[in-house]
Amino acid sequence: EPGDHQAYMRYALSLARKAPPKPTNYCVGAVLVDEASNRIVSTGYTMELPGNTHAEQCCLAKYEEQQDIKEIGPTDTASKRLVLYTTMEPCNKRASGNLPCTETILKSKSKRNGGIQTVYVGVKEPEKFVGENAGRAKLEEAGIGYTHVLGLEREILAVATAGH
Ligand SMILES: Nc1nc(=O)c(N)c(NC[C@H](O)[C@H](O)[C@H](O)COP(=O)(O)O)[nH]1
Ligand SMILES: [Zn+2]
Repeated sequence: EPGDHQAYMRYALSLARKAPPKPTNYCVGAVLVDEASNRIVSTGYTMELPGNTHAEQCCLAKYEEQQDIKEIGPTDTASKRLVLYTTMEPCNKRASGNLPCTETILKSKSKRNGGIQTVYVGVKEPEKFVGENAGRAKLEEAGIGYTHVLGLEREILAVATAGH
């Protein structure tokens, strides 16, 4: 339901506002949702975790940490359908040389619950740092959906480029 997508993307944007503006990256927010239960299972924003970290990277690292800690109980057997909302599309190349989030998302396919099924993005990455972001094709080739959630582009870019 488009309304839900916008609501989750708007929440991701509220997280992006917490990122410390920097001239060398974008301020992004990410929300991991279990579509089977319509619950938020993790969140992240740029630089939330120590180091030069991306929103999606933080969101997924926190989720993995949570999964490793949680006792495997009856609730864990319920099948999840994980989807990732991110205000800017996952990076496919980073000027720092760090692991791109597209790779991290692809690796999630081999994890419990079959990893991330769909990525919902607010905007494509501008070509300022690394040229055109070609991550969409890689995600779709791996069977991961890529859906652009319309309507928040102007606000998302204003927050993303706050440090520029
Ligand atoms: N989707 C996304 N989430 C983020 O949290 C973030 N900061 C970017 N930014 C993409 C941009 O291409 C990289 O920030 C630069 O290429 C510099 O790379 P580093 O961030 O220093 O590794 N993109
Ligand atoms: Zn990234």
